[in-house]
Amino acid sequence: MDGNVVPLHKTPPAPVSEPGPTLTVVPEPSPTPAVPLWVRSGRAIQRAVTHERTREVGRLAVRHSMYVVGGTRIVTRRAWDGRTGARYERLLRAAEAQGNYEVAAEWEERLQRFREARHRRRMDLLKSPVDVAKGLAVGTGAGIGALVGLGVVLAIANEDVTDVLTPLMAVVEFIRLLITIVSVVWGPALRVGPLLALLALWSVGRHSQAAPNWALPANVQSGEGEPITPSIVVKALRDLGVPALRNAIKEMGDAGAAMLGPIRIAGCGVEVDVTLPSGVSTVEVQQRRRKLAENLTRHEHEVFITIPEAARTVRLWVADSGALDEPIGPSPLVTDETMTADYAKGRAPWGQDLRGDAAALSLYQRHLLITGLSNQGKTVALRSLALWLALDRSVQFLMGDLKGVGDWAMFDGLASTLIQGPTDEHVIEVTEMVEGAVEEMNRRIQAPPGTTYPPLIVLVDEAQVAFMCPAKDDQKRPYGGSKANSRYFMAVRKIHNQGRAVNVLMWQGTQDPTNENLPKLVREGAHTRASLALGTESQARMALGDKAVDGGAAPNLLRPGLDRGTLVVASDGITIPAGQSSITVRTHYIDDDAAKAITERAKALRDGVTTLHAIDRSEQRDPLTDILSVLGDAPRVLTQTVLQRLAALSQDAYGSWSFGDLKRVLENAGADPYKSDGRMVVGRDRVARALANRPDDEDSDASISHVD
Ligand SMILES: Nc1ncnc2c1ncn2[C@@H]1O[C@H](COP(=O)(O)OP(=O)(O)OP(=O)(O)O)[C@@H](O)[C@H]1O
Repeated sequence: MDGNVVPLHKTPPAPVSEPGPTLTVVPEPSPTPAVPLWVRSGRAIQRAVTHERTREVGRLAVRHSMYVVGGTRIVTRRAWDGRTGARYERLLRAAEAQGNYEVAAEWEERLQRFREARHRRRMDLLKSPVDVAKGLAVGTGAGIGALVGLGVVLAIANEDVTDVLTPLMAVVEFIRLLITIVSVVWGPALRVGPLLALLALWSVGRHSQAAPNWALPANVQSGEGEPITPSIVVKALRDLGVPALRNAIKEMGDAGAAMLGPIRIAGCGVEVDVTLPSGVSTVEVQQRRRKLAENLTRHEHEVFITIPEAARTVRLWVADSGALDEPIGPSPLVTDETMTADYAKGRAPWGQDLRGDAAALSLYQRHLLITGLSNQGKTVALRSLALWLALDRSVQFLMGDLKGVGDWAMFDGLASTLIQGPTDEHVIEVTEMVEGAVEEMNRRIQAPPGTTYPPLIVLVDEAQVAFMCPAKDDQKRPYGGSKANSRYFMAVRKIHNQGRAVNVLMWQGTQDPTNENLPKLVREGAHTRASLALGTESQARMALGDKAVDGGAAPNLLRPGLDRGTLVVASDGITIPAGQSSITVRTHYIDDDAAKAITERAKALRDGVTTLHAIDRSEQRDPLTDILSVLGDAPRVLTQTVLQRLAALSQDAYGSWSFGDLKRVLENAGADPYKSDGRMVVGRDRVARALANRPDDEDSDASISHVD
């Protein structure tokens, strides 16, 4: 049968055995081995010992015991100093460590005098017991005699012989009473005395905080905002990590403060000069600004280290805690509406230096460069100088703003040229503007000696855009870059080289300097260099120059964002304390509205300026001369042909001319076109005659120029 059965289904798959629930044998958790008692006790002890409260109690105990130890040390030292020449010797060593041999000689002399006086006192002491015994015998005898004398007088008066001894006995009674009192008080005094002495020592130690720093109360430990005292400065210097300085201060002991000049209030902080011991260089201190600031419980930006004139001396300026984060007041340009400016003799009120004194900058015959990271206040700082100078009506401005978001828009109607925008086309126009200034400069240089010229400020903000521009002109000369044929670069260089004396001045604002976007020669051509916060020291060197940075200028240590408007300035146009190479200025903030108000005042001082928003590229042409030249030798030429030849001569000037334009020029000159053989022609003789008869001053009036 099986053979006849045909299955209707494909061979069914072998039945898959249903997976049953898997059983895993979980081994009995092995009983955790019992932690031995000693480990548990150890942990409990560790917990108890490291508990905050235990530590606090420990700190308290150590602190107060150390106050007693420290107090004992201080009192002993004072007593020792008072009785020996130790003080003089210490000061002598301090002066020697400082290399101040004149002062050292003076201390040596005093020490000598002290020793002589002490010797005299000791010699006197050798002779004194005999004198004292003699004095005592004489004094006792005389005293008894006097008392007996008094008794005799008393006995006579009372007619009683026993009164002779009464005064003597009274004195004896008194002495006995004193002895009784002392014997009663002595016992308790012996017990309380040491306690009082301990208390006195503790109080001396506490007053001087003579305990390890970790044991001191938290507020004393952090010392946040602590006033700057000589001992704090000396301690900060000692712990600076300069071995020679540390050893010298140790050698000086308490006399370390001799290194310091007086601590003077200076603006929102204090200033102190430190004469370093020999073997320690000023650079070593300068390089450790952060550590010094932390030792003085300040932030790094709150301590400035500069090098004054005196040799081996650093000047520390330490801000009051947090004072630098307070804004400074508004600019006098905003508050004083009557203010005017004087380019040659005046100074632009820019802000305040760290001492809180007004910082004003002379702009006279100085090229200017302001750099900084983006959004730190570069444009505002540059603009406030331009705003002040605009209040001198003789000053002319050519302005290029290669960001073009309206930061300089208020100068429309005040600047002769104002180009605003970031594209290559704007760079091309700005370059041509600067080249125009070069031509003006050359014209001025060639003028007869003694000619005076109004100041011409050529201002380019975001100048890095120009240096980085890839565009080339039709002769393949690049606008950007710093090659010998780079147009913007070369124009700026020419003004840097020769513009100062004829009052053609280059002012540039640039961002985040690199060698590419701010070439070396351009950086170094500026007389006044200022920098806002920057990223690195090498950028600070680019911005301000090696000399300023080596002298302590550190815009790279300003805090981006927090120190907006704070500039480090290197210039001879601003008062810089003697010996310093730069000054830090916190500038006033003049916002757009205030800037508009100031430019309105500046415009009111002028007769009205028409601002060009693009560069006039057309050459100045004289149409009549051009017409004569295109006529050539022919006695007459068709007007149609004349128009074609003029357009070929200058597409810019004549490309759009119609017959009407040609006719008007010829009629005005008295050389009207006429018909010849039925067609309009221009006669050569007529044009030549009109030109010959033209008065000289008409030459320029007849010229044409195109303003886009
Ligand atoms: N003197 C100042 N005091 C306080 N804040 C300021 C000061 N100057 C500028 N600022 C602040 O910094 C911002 C940026 O200023 P500004 O436009 O001048 O920066 P910038 O450096 O030119 O920036 P960018 O290079 O990106 O154009 C301002 O909007 C303002 O808030």
